[in-house]
Amino acid sequence: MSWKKAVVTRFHSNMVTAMDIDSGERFECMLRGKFKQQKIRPIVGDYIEYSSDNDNLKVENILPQKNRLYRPNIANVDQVVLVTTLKDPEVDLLIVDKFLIQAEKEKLDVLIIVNKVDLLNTDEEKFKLEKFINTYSEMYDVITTSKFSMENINLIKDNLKNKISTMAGMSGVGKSSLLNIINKDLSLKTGEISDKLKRGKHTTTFTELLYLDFGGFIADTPGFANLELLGFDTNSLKDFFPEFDVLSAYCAFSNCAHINEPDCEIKRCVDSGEISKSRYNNYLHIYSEISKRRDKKW
Ligand SMILES: Nc1nc2c(ncn2[C@@H]2O[C@H](COP(=O)(O)OP(=O)(O)OP(=O)(O)O)[C@@H](O)[C@H]2O)c(=O)[nH]1
Ligand SMILES: [Zn+2]
Repeated sequence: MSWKKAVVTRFHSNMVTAMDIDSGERFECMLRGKFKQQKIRPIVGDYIEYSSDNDNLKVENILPQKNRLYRPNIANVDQVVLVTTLKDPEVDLLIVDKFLIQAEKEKLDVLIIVNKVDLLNTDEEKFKLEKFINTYSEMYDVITTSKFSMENINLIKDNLKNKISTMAGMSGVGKSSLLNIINKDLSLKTGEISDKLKRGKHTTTFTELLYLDFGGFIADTPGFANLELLGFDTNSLKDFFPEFDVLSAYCAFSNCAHINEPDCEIKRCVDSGEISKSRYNNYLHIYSEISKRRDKKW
């Protein structure tokens, strides 16, 4: 009897809820005793192989993970979706950059969604948006949207399609609203999702992968402290600013930290406007935060 492949969408003590990769069928599946003996547990996002003997479904094998996050506890993440806003709330770009360096460290693809663009109406606000897009679209996909104009919703769906995504963003930026818009056609699951979202607001119980009706999964635990902020040191911090990468080859010193060293290409590019001043200032800020730590780790 051949095994079939599924993705784990929810975890219980001795069984998992999973979705068959080919048929899209959802089911509960028992863990074989060997996993308990070996102290191995599949987590959400794990790809498994299962056998079906009549109605008796059993997890037979857990396939190797592409990657693993701990907050939320999820495997095989294809991308993180960072939702941010420039007004109500005006999210500090330092927070955006801290998030991005974590994603870089985990080597995760990032999609940045700038939400609530309906609120940006003055020239100054429009300029701010333009500057944000110019800065970040050099390195990441940036999509603007609003629950009122519904702009780019299909583009967002395209970007989520057939991937395992996890969402992050400060409180109030509209993550839940966006998820509800994206899942609106899922009449069967809307209630389920909003329950989950309500629950997610108050507790950090367990992660569940929500199935998107156009294909793909998204973790149901929006929140900002989604990724670990550990393991950074002053030496490696610069590696997580992708815009420094190629240019730093032109610094006089091969181990240039781009701070006080003479003949630094990065500083030259900041002065000429080729590298964003705000990104560079945030680099300095984070660098000094790490330096002040006794253990020099973040
Ligand atoms: N003007 C405007 N308001 C929006 C938009 N999207 C969401 N909001 C409002 O912003 C507020 C916060 O939205 P939520 O979806 O709860 O935000 P959240 O990111 O899930 O917040 P947390 O659950 O606290 O993490 C609500 O009052 C929404 O109605 C938008 O595109 N434009
Ligand atoms: Zn340099």
